[in-house]
Amino acid sequence: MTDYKIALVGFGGVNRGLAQLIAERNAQWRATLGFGLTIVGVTDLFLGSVLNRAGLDAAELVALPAEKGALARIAGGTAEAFNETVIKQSGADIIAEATFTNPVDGEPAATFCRWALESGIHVVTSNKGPIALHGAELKALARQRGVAFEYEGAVMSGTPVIRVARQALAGSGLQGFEGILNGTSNYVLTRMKEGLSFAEAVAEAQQLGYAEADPSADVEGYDVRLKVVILANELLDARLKVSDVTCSGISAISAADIAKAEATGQCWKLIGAARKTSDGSVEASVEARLLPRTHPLAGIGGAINAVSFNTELLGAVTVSGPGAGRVETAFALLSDIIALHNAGKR
Ligand SMILES: NC(=O)c1ccc[n+]([C@@H]2O[C@H](COP(=O)([O-])OP(=O)(O)OC[C@H]3O[C@@H](n4cnc5c(N)ncnc54)[C@H](O)[C@@H]3O)[C@@H](O)[C@H]2O)c1
Ligand SMILES: N[C@@H](CCO)C(=O)O
Repeated sequence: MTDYKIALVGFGGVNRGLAQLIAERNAQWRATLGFGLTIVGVTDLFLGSVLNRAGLDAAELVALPAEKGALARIAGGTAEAFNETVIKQSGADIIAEATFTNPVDGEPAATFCRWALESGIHVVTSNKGPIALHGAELKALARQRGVAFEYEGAVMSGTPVIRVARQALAGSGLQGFEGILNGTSNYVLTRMKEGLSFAEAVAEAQQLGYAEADPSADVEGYDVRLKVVILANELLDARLKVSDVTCSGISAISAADIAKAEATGQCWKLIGAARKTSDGSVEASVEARLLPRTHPLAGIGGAINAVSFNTELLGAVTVSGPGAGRVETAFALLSDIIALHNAGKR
């Protein structure tokens, strides 16, 4: 039986969700997945940090209030976030990195990933910044150190997309994709159709744990732009930079625009897309599009996401499921750990 020691970097919605799953399901995972998880460190800019190589009580961590310095209440804890110490000295086999996504330079999360990989520690992350902005470097570092760098939750949360497309669609002749890749903006458009104002709908999405720390990343398309870069580079062999993707969001769409679309049998959706062109390059965009109600993506409501892959052998293959959420994204981290565990078995 394998028992992985795991340290949680960032203890907001997603990593708290993972701690909750560990508290509730570790015994079941030991029986069904062949491994268990022991939390040996937690660090968070707001909450502080704690490290215990013998293992921390996951339920006690989950019960902590979201108050400044709260980790000081755990035996051995402190109100300061000793990120580097927790990453390098907790004895962790795996770092679960879930700090905020920085769409400009991916930092400091990219540095957290680098510290772990350089130390021979596996990294699982739901953070889009390090992958979209430093993916090639971090993947090479992981290969060089013989450890895993997994990031399924960076696109469509717990709904499997990256591994499915990379593995199950290999050889299908993938030419491009288009999708609804941001839960918050899709939730906002759905709720505005139901009568809420833009601000009310954004506030609800924040309350439900879907939105980024700065929700303008969701509604202005920046979050989708990172996801388009990740998918295009991963699946279409592109070398896109964030600045290569044209980008606009949904903030200019008014309640009147939504009502007018509705009256004409259409609906607004924020669409991220990329496709191979005839000269072999890849072009990509993020924009609000008016879709006919019969379009396959028109019926995707709330925080659900969907991506339709355009393949030569199968035509369109569409995957849909939760695109945001604390436990949903924590599940993505678990799926990354399952992947690295299974890879180690081969
Ligand atoms: N919530 C979702 O639905 C979802 C889905 C997919 C991906 N993600 C991504 O997962 C990550 C975590 O999301 P979340 O919802 O838990 O966010 P969150 O805002 O709830 O939590 C992030 C935590 O990171 C901490 N933090 C910020 N900077 C830090 C630093 N320098 N050092 C240590 N801690 C730091 C914050 O104090 C906060 O507690 C983000 O990158 C987000 O984009 C979230
Ligand atoms: N804020 C993001 C989280 C998932 O990446 C969304 O709403 O889709």
